[in-house]
Amino acid sequence: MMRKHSSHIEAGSSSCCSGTCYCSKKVKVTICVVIWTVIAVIVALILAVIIKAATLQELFERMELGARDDPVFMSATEQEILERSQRLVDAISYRTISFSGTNLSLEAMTDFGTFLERVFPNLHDSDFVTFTPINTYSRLYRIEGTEKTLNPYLLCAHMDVVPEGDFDLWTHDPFDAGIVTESDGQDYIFGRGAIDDKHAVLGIMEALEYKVVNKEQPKRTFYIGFGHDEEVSGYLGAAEISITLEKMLKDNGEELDFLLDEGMFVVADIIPGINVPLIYIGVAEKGWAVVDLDAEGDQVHSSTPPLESSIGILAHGVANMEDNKQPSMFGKGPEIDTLRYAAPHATFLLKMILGNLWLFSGLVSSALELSSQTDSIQRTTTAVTIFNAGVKENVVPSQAHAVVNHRIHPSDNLEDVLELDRENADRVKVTLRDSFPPSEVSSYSNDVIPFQIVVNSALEVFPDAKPVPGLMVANTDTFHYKNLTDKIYRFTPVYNLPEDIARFHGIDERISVDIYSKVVQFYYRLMVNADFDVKIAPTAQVEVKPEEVEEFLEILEESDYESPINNTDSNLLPLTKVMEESDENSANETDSHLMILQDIPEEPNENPSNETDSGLPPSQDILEEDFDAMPVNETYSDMLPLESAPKDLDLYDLTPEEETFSNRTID
Ligand SMILES: CC/C=C\C/C=C\C/C=C\C/C=C\C/C=C\C/C=C\CCC(=O)N[C@@H](Cc1ccccc1)C(=O)O
Repeated sequence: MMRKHSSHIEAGSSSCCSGTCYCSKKVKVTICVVIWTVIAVIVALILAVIIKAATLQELFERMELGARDDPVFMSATEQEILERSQRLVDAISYRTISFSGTNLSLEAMTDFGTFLERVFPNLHDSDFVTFTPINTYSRLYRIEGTEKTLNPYLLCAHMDVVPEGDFDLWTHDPFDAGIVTESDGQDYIFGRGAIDDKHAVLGIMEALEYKVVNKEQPKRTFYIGFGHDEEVSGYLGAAEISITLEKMLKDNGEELDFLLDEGMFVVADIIPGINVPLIYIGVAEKGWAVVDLDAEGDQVHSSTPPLESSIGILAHGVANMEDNKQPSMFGKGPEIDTLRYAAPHATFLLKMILGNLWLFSGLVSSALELSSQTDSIQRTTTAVTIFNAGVKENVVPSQAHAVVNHRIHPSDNLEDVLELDRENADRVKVTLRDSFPPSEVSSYSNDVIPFQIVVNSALEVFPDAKPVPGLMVANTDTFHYKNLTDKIYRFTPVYNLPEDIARFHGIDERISVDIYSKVVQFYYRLMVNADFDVKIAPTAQVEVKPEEVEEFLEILEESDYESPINNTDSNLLPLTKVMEESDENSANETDSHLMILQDIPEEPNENPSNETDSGLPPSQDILEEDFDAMPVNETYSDMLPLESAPKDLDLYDLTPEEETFSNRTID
C-alpha cells in the first residue's frame, strides 16, 4: 500500500531505497530480495564461468603408440631434403590439369606416372609392393605387410591439379618456378599442386621408397590410392579405385580399418586468442550442391530498356542469396568440438567464452561469422561461381544465367537449402543440377586407434601444435570410399596462416622446404605408427578335445620342442600354458573349444624395440594373470602355428572345415 507523504514512510536503515520513496517495508524487502537474488545469480554465473575456464581440461589424450618421446624418423640430411624437394619441384612441372570432367590432361598424367616410376624405382620394383593401374591413369598400390593383416588402411592423394588461373598474378611460373627464397628468408617449393595435392603424392612415395630401400617392410598391409581427376570430383579415378579396392579387400579377407586423404591442415592464428597452431583433422566433410539460376525478361533495344531486365532480376536474386546466408548450424556439427578441443589453449578471456558455450554460443557464432574462413565451418556456404548474360552492348538480353555452389553443413539438408534459395531468388528459376550429401562424422574419441595414429604422427612432426577434430569445408575423393570404412580422416601436415589458405586453388601456391620435409616424415611415421594396430589373420583354427590336449602335452614333454616362451624373437604364446588353460576350463565348455591367440586382449607395447612381429605384447610379457583374465569361452589364439610344432606330432585330425580358415586351407 503506497502512502502519500514521505513523513509517513517507514524506511528501514537496510533499505535499498534512499528512504524517500513511498514503498511499504514489505515491498522494499521484496525488491531487496529480488535485487540481491539477481546479483547473487550474476555473481554465481561469473564465478561458474571463471571456474570452468580455470579448470578446462585438454580433451585429446594421447595414446602411447610406441616411441612417443623419441620417434625414429627417416634420415634427413640437407642433401636428402634438397633431393626430396627437387623431386616435388619436378612433379609440379607436369601440367596434370583437370579442366572439367571431360577435359583432363591425360598425356601429362601418363608422363607423371612414368615420372613416379622413374624417381621411385625401388618401391616399384619391390616384392612387397604391387601396383595396379586403374582406368589407365589412376594408381592403386598394395603394400603387403609381414603379417597377414585383417585390417589394412588406405592412404589417398590425387595427382591432378586445378588450372593456374590468372597466370600474370603469379609471382613465379606456376609450373616452372623451382625452389625460391622468399622475403621471409625461407625456401619455398612453388607452383600449382604444391599443397593440393602433389606434396602428399610425393610425400607418400618418398616414405615408402625409404622403407623399401631400408628393408623396413611394414607389419601391417596397407593400400595407396592416387586419383587422376579429384579436382573434377573423382568419378574416373577414386570411384574406380574404390571398386577395385573393394574387390581386393574381399579377395584377401580384409576389412579397411581407416583411410587418410588430403583435407585440413595445421592452422595458426585463425582464431584470435588461440595462440598455438592447431592440427585440424577433418572428421567429416560437407555435402555439395550445384544450383542453376535462370532469369528471363524482354529482349529489347538498349535505347528503351525494360523496367527490369533479366540481368537485373538475376542480380537481385544473387545479391539476396549473399545477404541472407544459409542459417548457422553452430553447435550441431563437429565445429563445436573444434572449439572445445582448442579452448584449453586459449587466452583466459577466450577460455571463459569457449569453456561456456552453453552461455556464449550465440556470441561465438557471431564471431565466427566475421571471417569467411571461420564462418565456413558453421553453415552451408553459398558461392556464386558463374554469371553469364548478354551478347552485345546495345541488346538487352532475354536470359541471364548464374551458378551457385553450396557446401552443405552436416546438420543442414538440401531441401531446406533450396527452399531458402527460392525465397531469396523468388523471381528466378532455381534448378538443382547436381548434389551429394554431407559425410558421416568419423569417430575421434581418445580410444579410436586410427584417429590416434593420425594425430600421433602429426604431433611427432608438429610437437607444439594441438589436435582438434573438425569439419572439412571443401570436398575430397573420400566420398567414393565411404562404403569401405567409417573411419575417414582428412589431413596433411601443411602449415597455414589464414593468408596461406587462399593459396589453395589461388595464386602463388607454395610449400616451404622445411614443411615439405615434415610432410614426408609424417607419412613415414604414420606407416610406422599404423603397425601398432595390426590385426592378424588366423593361421589356424583348431578344435582341441581335452584328451588331445593331454596327449599333446605328453608328447611335448618328451620332445625337444622349444617353447616360444623362451624365444625372445617370438610373438607366440607359450603353447603349454594355453593348453593347460584350455584343459582347466574345459568344464565350462561344450566338448571342445577353438583357440585363436590373436584374440587375447591387446596391450600397448611400451617398448617398441621389443615388439613382436604381430604388434601384440611379446609372449613372455603375457603373465599368469593375463590368462586368468581371459574369457575362457572365447577363442584365444591363431598363433599355435602347426608348422612350428614338432614335425612328428600327429595330434590334429582335422576335418576339411577345420582346415579351412581365413579363406585358405592349411597345406
Ligand atoms: C579453428 C578452425 C576455424 C576455421 C577453419 C580453418 C580453415 C578452413 C577455412 C578454409 C578452407 C580453405 C580451403 C579448403 C581446404 C582445404 C583444401 C584441400 C583440399 C581441397 C580439395 C578440393 O579442392 N576439392 C575440390 C574438388 C571436389 C569437388 C567435389 C568432390 C570432390 C572434390 C572441391 O572441393 O571443390
